[in-house]
Amino acid sequence: MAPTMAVSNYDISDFVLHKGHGVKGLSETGIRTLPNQYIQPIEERLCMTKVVPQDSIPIIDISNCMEDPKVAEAICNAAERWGFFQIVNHGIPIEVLEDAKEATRRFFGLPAKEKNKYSKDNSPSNNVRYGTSFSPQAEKALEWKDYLSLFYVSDDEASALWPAACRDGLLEYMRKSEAVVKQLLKVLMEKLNVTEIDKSKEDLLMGSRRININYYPICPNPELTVGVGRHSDVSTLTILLQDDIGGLYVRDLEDNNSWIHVPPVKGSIVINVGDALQIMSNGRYKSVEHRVVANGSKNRISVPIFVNPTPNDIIGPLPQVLATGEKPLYKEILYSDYVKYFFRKAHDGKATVDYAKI
Ligand SMILES: COc1cc(/C=C/C(=O)SCCNC(=O)CCNC(=O)[C@H](O)C(C)(C)COP(=O)(O)OP(=O)(O)OC[C@H]2O[C@@H](n3cnc4c(N)ncnc43)[C@H](O)[C@@H]2OP(=O)(O)O)ccc1O
Ligand SMILES: O=C(O)CCC(=O)C(=O)O
Ligand SMILES: [Fe+2]
Repeated sequence: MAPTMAVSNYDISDFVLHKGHGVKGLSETGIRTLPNQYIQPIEERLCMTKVVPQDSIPIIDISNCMEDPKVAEAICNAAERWGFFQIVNHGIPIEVLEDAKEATRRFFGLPAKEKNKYSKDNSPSNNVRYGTSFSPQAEKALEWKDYLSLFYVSDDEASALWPAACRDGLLEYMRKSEAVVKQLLKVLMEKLNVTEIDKSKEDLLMGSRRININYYPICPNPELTVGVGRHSDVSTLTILLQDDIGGLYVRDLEDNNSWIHVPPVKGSIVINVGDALQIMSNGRYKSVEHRVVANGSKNRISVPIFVNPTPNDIIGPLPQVLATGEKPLYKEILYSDYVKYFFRKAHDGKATVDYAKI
């Protein structure tokens, strides 16, 4: 049954959450009024008077990032000042980016019954999960977003478990982004006096990867809800591909009350520092709050790759950072405990990183 304005809240939850239609299915019924479950408290909606249109996160041409110290400097400065930047001339072919977006549209274009085979209750593996909002059990108000989250273990596991509709395009995007991730981490680590990235350091920085695909359908009352609420990522670095719609906003660290739009730039990739890197750098690189608004006239997709420590790593400020006598700001913590803490609550700004503070 397709929900109408007359159906109860229970029916909407059943349709969206349990039957797997997601907010995409709800949007496609032509629903004209936002259901109550999606109405966010006023303080969680983005008020456009808080957006500074003349400001922008840096756009960095990284074609010479290993040779030109000015490029390395720009990357490190952006990670300290903004926690976010966009990269161009990164070497990932444009067709690979287009194929990843096409793969995303193909998956969300499947019938609800097919997508629901990957829901938390039905998925053959914890590593493959289709869902909606962020953490519906814990949230007072739901978010206007559907997602598929894929934890990468191996190509063989992906072949066996990831949905065929999107698997190949997403795997290729992951493969092609690996060299970029390594370059960025090398540059960021050198500034922290970490000059050698051996196998155990590489695992600590990028030993696990998760690729999410996000779908934000047209929303009947976009000003009353959010696509994604205020949060910082729990990753080391996030590599985000967005389409040409826009809607991602980043908190301005120098004016805590202001938000800055991340405009779509053709062929570019958005990079942001995650909590794990903020903790390892003892607060030098910033994992900055960001959020996505809902859109009243266009569907939007995005494809973040979360580059993480391995779940069984202990993360804490790196010894090279503390060698100068700097006081540690964060305790040592098992990374999977950190991530579980993040997933078990609603989006709540920077509260996850506060959990690791001394
Ligand atoms: C979805 O919308 C989002 C997502 C994000 C994500 C931002 C990131 O930075 S993701 C990068 C996270 N890092 C990793 O995945 C690498 C480390 N991984 C691990 O430590 C583990 O794989 C694990 C994530 C802790 C899961 O371990 P497992 O033993 O399988 O534990 P579970 O009991 O299954 O899960 C624990 C808890 O988390 C919930 N959960 C698990 N996976 C997801 C997921 N992909 N999406 C949402 N929630 C997930 C799970 O339901 C469990 O909670 P319960 O309450 O059900 O017990 C940013 C913004 C977004 O809007
Ligand atoms: O869709 C976007 O632009 C950002 C999504 C996001 O912040 C996330 O998935 O962690
Ligand atoms: Fe995020």
